[in-house]
Amino acid sequence: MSLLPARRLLLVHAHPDDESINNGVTMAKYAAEGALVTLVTCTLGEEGEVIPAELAHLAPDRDDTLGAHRVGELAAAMAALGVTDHRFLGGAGRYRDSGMMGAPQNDRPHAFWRADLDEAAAHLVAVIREVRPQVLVTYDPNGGYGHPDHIQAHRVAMRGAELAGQADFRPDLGPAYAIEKIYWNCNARSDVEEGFARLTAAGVSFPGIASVDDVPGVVPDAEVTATVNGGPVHTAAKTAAMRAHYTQIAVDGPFFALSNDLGQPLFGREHYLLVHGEAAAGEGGREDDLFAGIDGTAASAASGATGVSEARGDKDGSVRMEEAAE
Ligand SMILES: CC(=O)N[C@H]1[C@@H](O[C@@H]2[C@H](O)[C@H](O)[C@@H](O)[C@H](O)[C@H]2O)O[C@H](CO)[C@@H](O)[C@@H]1O
Ligand SMILES: [Zn+2]
Repeated sequence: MSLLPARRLLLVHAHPDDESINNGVTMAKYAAEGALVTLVTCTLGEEGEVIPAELAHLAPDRDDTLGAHRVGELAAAMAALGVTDHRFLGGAGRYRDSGMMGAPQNDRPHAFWRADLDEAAAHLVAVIREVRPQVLVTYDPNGGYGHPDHIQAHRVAMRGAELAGQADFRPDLGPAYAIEKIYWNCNARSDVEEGFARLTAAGVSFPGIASVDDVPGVVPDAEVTATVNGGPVHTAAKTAAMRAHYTQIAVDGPFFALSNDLGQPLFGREHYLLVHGEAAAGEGGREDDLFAGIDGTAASAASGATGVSEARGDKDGSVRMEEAAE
């Protein structure tokens, strides 16, 4: 029998660094509030470029030890965000970073881009049925910017959520469980444009400046369902987490650059599109809490599922999982 916190958030990402770039504020906020924040990362980022010259030997075409190194970067980022539950899909190294779209690495046997979707999704079903998240966050169908591992992470996350709710799918992986709300990462156009205006005015030290079109998942403001505002504390945690990924990200105050040396704004507000579940927007027309509208004391079970655990909300809202009588 295990005790689960009342609020449980699951995030599915492709590489170490994506979680901090896209959701650092969100993860830090909910972890600080006592929610269970579970991150599943699908690869070790083995095919990344290396920013610090003194670490160039880690590269895939040299020592090929960047993946192992990035495991350590990710652990440091989790510490900065206060997140304690982090897993690699199918175990560390099960799926390898596929490289950018069209790269020869896409075709490697263990490349995540070539993974069997239902096999990969089954690894996620096990996590979903264990932690029973009310909220799932992942990329949009284009993976934000078309990276094959991001696209595949989206597909695995959505398929895993679907299969986890099917009682006749792999009952050995635990009782069926239906996630109440699913969000895709996005960026509100006005925030992005304002961020680049700040960056241009600040005259930061990066060799170049990215453009709005380089930012993943930019949508018109009106399409945004939810905005999580980190404030100075959680924005600082996100900044520290991004700094922890130092082979991939160079941070300069409220700005950063990837290995392409193009400066871009570091956002203290993170935006989401709700694609499954009911929005519970405030008067401003947007949610400011991803758990808005969710009963924090009841874990939802898939309708018609057999062997579904009964969730009993204790007075503090925590959930005690007990197997229902057959
Ligand atoms: C943020 C992200 O998804 N990074 C990926 C990406 O890295 C980019 C890639 O190396 C590209 O060639 C560079 O120009 C760009 O600056 C990098 O951010 O792809 C890598 C390889 O699949 C991946 O390891 C990295 O996490
Ligand atoms: Zn990535």
